[in-house]
Amino acid sequence: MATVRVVVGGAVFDRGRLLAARRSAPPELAGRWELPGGKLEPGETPQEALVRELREELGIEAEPLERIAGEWPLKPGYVLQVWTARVLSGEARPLEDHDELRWLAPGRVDEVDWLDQDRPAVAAAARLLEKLPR
Ligand SMILES: Nc1nc2c([nH]c(=O)n2[C@H]2C[C@H](O)[C@@H](COP(=O)(O)OP(=O)(O)OP(=O)(O)O)O2)c(=O)[nH]1
Repeated sequence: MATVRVVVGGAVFDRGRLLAARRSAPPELAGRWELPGGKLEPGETPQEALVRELREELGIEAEPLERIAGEWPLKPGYVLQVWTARVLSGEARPLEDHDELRWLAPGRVDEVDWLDQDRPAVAAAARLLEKLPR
């Protein structure tokens, strides 16, 4: 049986906003917006992978909070799982894989062109964002 690899994405919240990251590669995904994250490495839990990826890609320390229910197919052999996370320290910068970041306020989450495969998780994250105390 072929194994399916997990890509973990972070619905990163800070000060009542959701972080969107614009991919700079590969060409078929470049220019579209995603939840930052990446592939699990052997032996890692999704939460560990998310903490590592957010550190590498954005230069922030983050704490995973809860999983958004569901799993979404990506390219063949990969699925996307999403955790909410909060920023513990650092200011997010597009260090790797992205060329722009945007913090989206509740009600403005649709203002970027999300990757199609991210849209259900983003919709769920947007509903959580609406409920956060402000
Ligand atoms: N990180 C992330 N990747 C996504 C999302 N949606 C989506 O289709 N993808 C795709 C893009 C890539 O083909 C794959 C994740 O690869 P990546 O390049 O971000 O992961 P990585 O940092 O572990 O990459 P690598 O250089 O080690 O291969 O999943 C998403 O919301 N977040």
